[in-house]
Amino acid sequence: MNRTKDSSTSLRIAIQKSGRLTDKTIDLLEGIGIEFDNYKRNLIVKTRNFDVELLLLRDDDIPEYVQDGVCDLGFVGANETQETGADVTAIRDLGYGKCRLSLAAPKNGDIKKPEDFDGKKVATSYPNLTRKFFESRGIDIQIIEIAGAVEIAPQLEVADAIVDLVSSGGTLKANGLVELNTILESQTQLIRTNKELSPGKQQLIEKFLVRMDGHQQAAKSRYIMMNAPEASVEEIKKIIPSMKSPTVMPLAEKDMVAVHTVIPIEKFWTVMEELKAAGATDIVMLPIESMIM
Ligand SMILES: Nc1ncnc2c1ncn2[C@@H]1O[C@H](COP(=O)(O)OP(=O)(O)OP(=O)(O)O)[C@@H](O)[C@H]1O
Ligand SMILES: O=P(O)(O)OC[C@H]1O[C@H](OP(=O)(O)OP(=O)(O)O)[C@H](O)[C@@H]1O
Ligand SMILES: [Mg+2]
Repeated sequence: MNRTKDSSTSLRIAIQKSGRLTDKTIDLLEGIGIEFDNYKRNLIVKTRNFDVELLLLRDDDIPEYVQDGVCDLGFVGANETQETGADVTAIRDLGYGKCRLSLAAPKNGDIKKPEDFDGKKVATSYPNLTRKFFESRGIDIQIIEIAGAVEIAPQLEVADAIVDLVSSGGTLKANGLVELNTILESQTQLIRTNKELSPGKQQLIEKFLVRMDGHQQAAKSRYIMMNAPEASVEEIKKIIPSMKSPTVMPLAEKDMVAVHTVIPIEKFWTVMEELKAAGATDIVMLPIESMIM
């Protein structure tokens, strides 16, 4: 591992300049209270209230910038990190930009499984992952490297099949292709450099992660409030899988209470019917900005 001492304290974070990851990454940074402007016009953006600057890059370049320590952190798809083979550590999976790198071939052709690729031309923007996949299976292919619109290569007879990113499968279908095998499942990750950082930067990363984790946890949780007869509270407590014991407050109406708690979003709809059956009324669900545990 190539380690150099780093004495600066300002964190530098790489994000995609313009593309599928940009809006969600900007929303995430703004959601953890980092303030900046003009990210559309500048390649380096200073933030106002956190010792961080943002570098706006093409997503393909992010893993290597982080590897080399030009940036300390980066927001990028696992597909790019794996393709470049960069020496970085993925420290968080962020749950957006979900897609997979897959083999696909013409619907009515004779390529149905990886072995059928032997001796064929395969168009892809992911030559390294593609080569590794086929080499490890002893299948001999010719890679045709294409930067974009890979799905049209078979129609143009530039290639027999492709390896490309798939999400809904709509692009494959529109081009008469069928998905065969998945090479890699991908999502956006926060990666960090493996170079040694100054104690100041290390502390900044920890502060940044506390905010990020609070934001991610909050995104998965909802604050719920309901009114209920006091006599139902024990039953309601059993139904609600809350992190801590719920807040129970008396209401103006005799023998009635308000119950407040936090629940995982996916539980809300399943417990709601049970809460109503237990006597809860006026159930309100609210989003949470952040949760620092
Ligand atoms: N269909 C998809 N659904 C979900 N995520 C996707 C999809 N396609 C790509 N991604 C993810 O989004 C990332 C960025 O995709 P985008 O199409 O913006 O890349 P790009 O055209 O290579 O951009 P750049 O100009 O920055 O190089 C991909 O590397 C991948 O991680
Ligand atoms: O399965 P789907 O939901 O149809 O998504 C797959 C498509 O999305 C990506 O391209 P993108 O739209 O980002 O365009 P690009 O290749 O020009 O970057 C990817 O390269 C596929 O072409
Ligand atoms: Mg790119």
